[in-house]
Amino acid sequence: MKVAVLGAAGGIGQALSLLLKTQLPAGSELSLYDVAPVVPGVAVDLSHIPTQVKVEGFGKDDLEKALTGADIVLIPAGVPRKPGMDRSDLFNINAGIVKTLVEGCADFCPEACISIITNPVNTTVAIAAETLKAKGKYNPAKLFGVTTLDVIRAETFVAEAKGLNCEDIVVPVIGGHSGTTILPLLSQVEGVEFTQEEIEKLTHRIQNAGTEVVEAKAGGGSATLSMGLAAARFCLSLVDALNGEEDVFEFTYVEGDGSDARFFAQPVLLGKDGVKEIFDYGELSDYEAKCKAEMLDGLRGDITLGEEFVNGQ
Ligand SMILES: NC(=O)c1ccc[n+]([C@@H]2O[C@H](COP(=O)([O-])OP(=O)(O)OC[C@H]3O[C@@H](n4cnc5c(N)ncnc54)[C@H](O)[C@@H]3O)[C@@H](O)[C@H]2O)c1
Ligand SMILES: O=C(O)C[C@H](O)C(=O)O
Repeated sequence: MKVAVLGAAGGIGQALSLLLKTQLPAGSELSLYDVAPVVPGVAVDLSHIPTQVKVEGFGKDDLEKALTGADIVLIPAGVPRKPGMDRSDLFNINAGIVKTLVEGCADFCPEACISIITNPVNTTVAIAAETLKAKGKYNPAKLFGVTTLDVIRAETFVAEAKGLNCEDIVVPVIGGHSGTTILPLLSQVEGVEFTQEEIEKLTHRIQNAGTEVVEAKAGGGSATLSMGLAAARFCLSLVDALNGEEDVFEFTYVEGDGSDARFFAQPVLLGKDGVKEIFDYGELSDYEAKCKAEMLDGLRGDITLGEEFVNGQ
């Protein structure tokens, strides 16, 4: 299994690469690409960790070498938020970065599963899809927006609020990855009862958790460590599924039947070829149904922005 991390020298890239160096199966290859000149150093640093995962670093002009033979590509390349910004404020810089890197994927590893971390995810996944389509290489079963951070936050916050072990909590999180488009389904958490006040407070905290980190870092970026963990968890699930393991589920932002929006985070069964099956997210409470109805136009607009970035208006 070859895993390529594009943006590997950044905050997420380094945390993610460390986790993958220690957790990928023996015999895997980890390919680190970044435009920052420190990337070969990050690769040398990681290569001193005693695991049977081979690490190589590639600079700006070596995207082809970084991607050739990749089975999984993880893309956290791009700028993070500062206090006062929305994720959509990153569009102007990050849209072009994602388009260029995904063009590289189409050219050098067209069969790879591509997982987009770069914000605004609601839009960058649409950019990736349209970029691949323009190259005749789009396979919806192999393109993912990584929303795992919303899931791990929801599990953490619910466990904290209820004094439970976070390892016992499963919280479905559907929709997109920004503000109110992040929709935790607290009505579906098994064995836990919430008051309406608790539901509204927890929902707001989960939706606002990225901003909580951005403000706490006070201009020093956004979530990198928790995101590194979330992306590693998603990548390791993909590795298991590609290797033939059964029953590998993740909530992730994929192109489904379009009943809510063209891309929507929902429960996905992963398999040898990427998405094996997309499941219905089940019945919503009245409050969740109202939240979903109120956010759908915004999510669809974010997606259209990405489509138009590639195809013109
Ligand atoms: N999906 C999520 O849940 C989630 C969570 C946290 C952050 N993010 C997003 O991830 C992105 C990265 O965040 P970060 O904190 O790691 O930022 P960072 O600034 O620490 O790192 C970004 C890295 O990308 C590199 N880069 C820039 N342009 C590139 C290009 N064309 N090719 C290759 N590499 C390039 C930079 O050199 C840098 O090393 C941001 O857009 C952020 O908003 C997403
Ligand atoms: O909030 C951000 O800008 C980064 C990321 O999307 C997050 O949820 O932490």
